[in-house]
Amino acid sequence: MVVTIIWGEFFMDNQEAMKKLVRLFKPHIKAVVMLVSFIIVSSLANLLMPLISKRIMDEGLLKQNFKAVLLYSSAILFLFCIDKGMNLFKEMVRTRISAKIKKNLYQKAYSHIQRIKIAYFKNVNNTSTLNNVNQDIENMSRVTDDYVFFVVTQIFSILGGMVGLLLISWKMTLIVLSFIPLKILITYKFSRKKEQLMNGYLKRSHEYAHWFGDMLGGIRESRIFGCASYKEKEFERKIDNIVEIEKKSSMMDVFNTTFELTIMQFLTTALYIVGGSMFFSLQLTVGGIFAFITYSSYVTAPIAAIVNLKYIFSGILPSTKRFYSFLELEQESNAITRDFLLTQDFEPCDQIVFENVSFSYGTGNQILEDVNFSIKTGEKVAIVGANGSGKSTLLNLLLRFYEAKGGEITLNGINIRNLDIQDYRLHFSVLDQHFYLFDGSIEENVKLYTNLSEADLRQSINDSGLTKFVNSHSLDYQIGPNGSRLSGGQRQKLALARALAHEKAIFIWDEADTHLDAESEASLYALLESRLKNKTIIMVTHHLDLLERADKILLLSNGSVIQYENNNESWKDHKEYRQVAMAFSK
Ligand SMILES: Nc1ncnc2c1ncn2[C@@H]1O[C@H](COP(=O)(O)OP(=O)(O)OP(=O)(O)O)[C@@H](O)[C@H]1O
Repeated sequence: MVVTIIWGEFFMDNQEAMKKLVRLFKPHIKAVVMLVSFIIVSSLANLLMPLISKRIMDEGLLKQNFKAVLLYSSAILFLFCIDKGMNLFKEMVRTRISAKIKKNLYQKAYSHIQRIKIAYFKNVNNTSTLNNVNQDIENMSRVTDDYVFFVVTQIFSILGGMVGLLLISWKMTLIVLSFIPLKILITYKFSRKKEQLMNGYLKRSHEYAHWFGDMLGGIRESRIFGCASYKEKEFERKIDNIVEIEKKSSMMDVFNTTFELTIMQFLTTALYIVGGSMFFSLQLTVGGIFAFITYSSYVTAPIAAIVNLKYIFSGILPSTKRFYSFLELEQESNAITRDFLLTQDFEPCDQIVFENVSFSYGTGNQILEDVNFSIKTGEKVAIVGANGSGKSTLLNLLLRFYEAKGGEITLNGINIRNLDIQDYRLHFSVLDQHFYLFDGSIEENVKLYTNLSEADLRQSINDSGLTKFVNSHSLDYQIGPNGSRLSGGQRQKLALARALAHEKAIFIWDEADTHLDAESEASLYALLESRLKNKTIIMVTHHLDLLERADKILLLSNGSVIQYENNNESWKDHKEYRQVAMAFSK
């Protein structure tokens, strides 16, 4: 099932989530079998110990037989060594399974994030994405806890313990068994409450992480506009919500354990009283009573542990549901054909065609309606329109960050939906309005993992106007997160250098010149006549200098596009253009 981008809704019931958790072990079946074998051997060694202790007491100490004491205590030492050795091997295998499952979950999340539709990132910020993924994976990997494996193998302990109990006294065995329904009843009640609390906790912690990311993003604004104290109050409210729910959850754990221990203590007391009366009526030996009590713990403790699994899983299932609902969120659609070849010669042809294209974000207002235009190979096209008229949306449709809801977009005659999305995007060189620079050096940001030659690197830096800065600093200059150690103009030049270095047939500039000084602007415009002369350029701009260099003007007005060839200046008479562009040319 593919889920559209709505965050915070889980699309799975407990049963399905449980199946997903069990499937995590599928690639590790061999290791699990090995691990269970180690636990069984260790449990067997443990099972034999009380029987041998009984002999030390009854045949050794009470009969003053030192040889028996020596023999049986050595046997116990041997069993102890086996138990601890197996335990060591078991832990080695368990921690390996646990690490592999965790890594696999992180890889799944990472690869999904790489493909998820860009709309997701408009609704959920980075901090809460990281928080949710970490929290869910940590919770889910608790299925590999020692406790869970221990419980699975406890069936053997219960069976062995039951045999031991029945051999000693069937009457007392009935008392032990009466404990089971009581424990089930109490655990089911607590589990329901725990699951509710966990759901609440995940929701509040997601809200808190989202708020925290937002607060960090606006930390300067908080100080400038003096709202730090209001933010602090919001913080306190959010953190109180989380702490409150954590407190309740911890208390729930304490209640669950206390109830279990209390029932156990009642049971032990009953066993002592009944065992004592049986001893006085010579139906049981002293060693028999102690062995019985040990065996009863072999039955009651595992049963309690198995029943407690319900309680433990009530803390894991909500995260499992959220994680897999996240993995179901819609990804960018991909390849139907891979036979795309971009026109290599620059014969003018209709390279990009928008035909009756319509679009709205989600269920919101129509942003574009029946948009029609075409762009020829090598054309320089300017997109003009008022704020919010849909210029960036148009480019986002072309770059396939969103899909048109009506009509079609073709590139060299092929509907872009039918092209492999990675291959398709490699035909564009983009300088976005809201570009991002990676935390690293200038050189790393321009090269972006390609083996660009030194000469091409220098050329792009030169063409972007960044040479002076590089000469006074270096190519290794660390620019900080998103270029925080650069000025606005230097950031834009670096983004331009990156776009030039990754030179493709089609260039997209969305307000590429907003931070440039006059000299840099002039150099950028000169590129249109030199390096970029044969390239198709689609630029969102309001600068007259750039508009006048365009072969075609696309004027966005009320969701539609009016297309002007720039061989006369009729577009300048359009009311929309005058309102928008003239203001910039003043
Ligand atoms: N992710 C989104 N979800 C919902 N609405 C959006 C989203 N992005 C943009 N919009 C809306 O779509 C409309 C077009 O936005 P767009 O960014 O394409 O305009 P623009 O012409 O590039 O504006 P500007 O000149 O201000 O950059 C606006 O009304 C905006 O509020």
